[in-house]
Amino acid sequence: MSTTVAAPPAVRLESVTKTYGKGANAVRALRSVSVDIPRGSFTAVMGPSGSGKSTFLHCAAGLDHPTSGSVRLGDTELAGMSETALTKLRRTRVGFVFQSFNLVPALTVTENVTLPFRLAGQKADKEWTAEVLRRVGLEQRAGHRPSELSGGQQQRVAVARALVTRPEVVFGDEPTGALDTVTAKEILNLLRATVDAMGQTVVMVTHDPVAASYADTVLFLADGDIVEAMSSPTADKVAERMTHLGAWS
Ligand SMILES: Nc1ncnc2c1ncn2[C@@H]1O[C@H](COP(=O)(O)OP(=O)(O)OP(=O)(O)O)[C@@H](O)[C@H]1O
Repeated sequence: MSTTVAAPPAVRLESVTKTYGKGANAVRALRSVSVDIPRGSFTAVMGPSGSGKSTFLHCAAGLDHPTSGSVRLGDTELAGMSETALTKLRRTRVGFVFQSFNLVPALTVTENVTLPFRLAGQKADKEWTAEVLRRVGLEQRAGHRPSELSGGQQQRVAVARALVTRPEVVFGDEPTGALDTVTAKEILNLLRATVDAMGQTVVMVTHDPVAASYADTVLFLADGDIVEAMSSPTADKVAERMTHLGAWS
């Protein structure tokens, strides 16, 4: 008789707390957060200002150490890892897309996209790089510099750079925060397509209920706790939940 062992979730947080500062000045940014992020899913993280969204993302992505609890990327426990090991893990196993694109102005699109390989001292796979550029719709722009591209195109470069290492999870910190509505939708459709067509796992912090509606699940944070996981979100349902959390009062 064979037994199948279920694959672990892409990310698992168990009883994660994060406290900034000490004594009377201590701020409990995460209180006791436990959640599984399934592989091949698109998760949005929402909540009022100061509810712990960035802290959650940073702990889940290995950018910051939790005060207590366990964070696993696949089978790998991040808590207690050395800074060097975390840096390597961030370069090879996760991808990031930030609000501010974070491209290197002097480098071409291709050079920006393949930067993670160069930083790791590895050769980029040319065919895969071309394929990723094609998927984000930039195959005609490979030799251009960021200043020659629109904001939406620059964010596509950032998405391509996040995907090129075939990461287990792509983390987005307000990836559409600097874009107009139409361009934001293009980027959200692109992220959605990476989940649907490539089986990518995406976790994105956003303030925008429309952006959150592209996700499979929206996690709502309030005062450092996950207070709801909403599946099949719509912009209206998300906005209503945010209003109940006092986000826009
Ligand atoms: N480095 C820090 N030192 C002290 N307190 C911090 C630090 N970073 C965050 N905090 C506090 O932790 C809490 C959660 O912050 P966090 O940035 O995670 O919230 P957020 O939901 O992302 O907020 P926003 O939507 O405003 O970006 C807040 O009370 C914040 O002031």
